[in-house]
Amino acid sequence: MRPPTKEEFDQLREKTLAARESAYCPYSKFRVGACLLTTSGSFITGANVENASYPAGICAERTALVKAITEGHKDFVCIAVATDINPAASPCGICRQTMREFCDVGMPVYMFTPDGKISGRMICQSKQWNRAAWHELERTRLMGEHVGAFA
Ligand SMILES: O=c1ccn([C@H]2C[C@H](O)[C@@H](CO)O2)c(=O)[nH]1
Ligand SMILES: [Zn+2]
Repeated sequence: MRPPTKEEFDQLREKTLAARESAYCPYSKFRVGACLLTTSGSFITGANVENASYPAGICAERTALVKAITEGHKDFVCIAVATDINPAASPCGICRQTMREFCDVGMPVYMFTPDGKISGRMICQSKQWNRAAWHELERTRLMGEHVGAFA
């Protein structure tokens, strides 16, 4: 596992924020964009796609993950999510569970505010969501550890 480079991180932020534009969210009017970075350097974006039957909708994070998995990607550096609100939203339980299926326990989950600041980071620590110890870790103040000087 490796952290994103500065260049990757800058691109991740740009693509995550831009991915919100692909959201189909006529019911909630809550746009969400996500972007996965693979270890080979591919960026895979996702957005939420809703349905009149609400549970049939899918979140941005899972859209990105499902795209990645079905395109053959297996190894991921990080995932990021952005909405139009500040502080940023954090991934729901189903998305966390899906991340846990396909991503390393320590993989960073970045949450960007609309102006591109990191609002938080979460790391999954348990295989099963119902027993998970997910920590919404340090807020902006302590974000330096993983993304270094370029956060
Ligand atoms: O982290 C999140 C939180 C919410 N949503 C979507 C689900 C639904 O379409 C809308 C409102 O919850 O936002 C995401 O895609 N990701
Ligand atoms: Zn979700």
